[in-house]
Amino acid sequence: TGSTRPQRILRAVQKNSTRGSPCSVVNAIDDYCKHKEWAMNVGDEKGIIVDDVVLELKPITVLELGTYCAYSTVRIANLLPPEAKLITLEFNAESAAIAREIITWAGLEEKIQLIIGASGDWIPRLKEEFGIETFDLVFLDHWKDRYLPDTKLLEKCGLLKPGAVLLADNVICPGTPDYLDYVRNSPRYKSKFYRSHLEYTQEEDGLEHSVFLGMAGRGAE
Ligand SMILES: O=C(NC/C=C/[C@H]1O[C@@H](Sc2ccncc2)[C@H](O)[C@@H]1O)c1cc([N+](=O)[O-])cc(O)c1O
Ligand SMILES: [Mg+2]
Repeated sequence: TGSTRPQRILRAVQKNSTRGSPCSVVNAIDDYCKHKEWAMNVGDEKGIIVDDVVLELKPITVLELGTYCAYSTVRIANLLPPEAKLITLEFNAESAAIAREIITWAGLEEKIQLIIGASGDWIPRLKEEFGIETFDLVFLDHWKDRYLPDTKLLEKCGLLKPGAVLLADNVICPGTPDYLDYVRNSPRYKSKFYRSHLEYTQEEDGLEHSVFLGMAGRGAE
């Protein structure tokens, strides 16, 4: 019974990064996935776009859908203001266990709440169970066919306020056509596309940045 890819990523982090240094954790994962074994982290190229969005928005409450090995979790949490919190939802218990180790290694466990479960089950419970009012930023990077239903669920649960940003990975590859169609054509969103490449490859990909304007879709006339 060999190791899993997440286990090999954790080993690379422990071998090639410094405890308590989120930047070195991010670099260690990028190096491993660039030179040893591809993995579905948002990666260094798209990661710079994520960084810019976070630094510009200065979000206080962040939701991440799809933790995997916590690459983007660590990358985002590292840039948040001191009082900010990030909640990340992960369905797979094995990935979540590795993610927890990487979050702790990076020294970010105070900023990050990792929940094991499905976004569809947990989104309706976040207000009640975690005292969340609304999210300033949502990073979508989980199952691509869940982007649209989970966005509608966030709206329905009143978890988005006007000005909230949805940042979605992989809108080209693997692609999220129904989600793109929705955020680009709904009066509830002002959407723009950041062209980039699939992590660690030359394939076309990009991030969709969508600002929630409010349910009536009045927002900025
Ligand atoms: O499939 C991709 N991502 C799906 C990610 C899924 C992650 O989120 C949960 S699912 C879940 C479900 C519900 N709630 C929370 C988590 C899985 O256990 C996994 O850890 C993907 C694929 C490629 N690619 O090139 O093939 C590139 C990428 O950047 C990708 O993100
Ligand atoms: Mg992705």
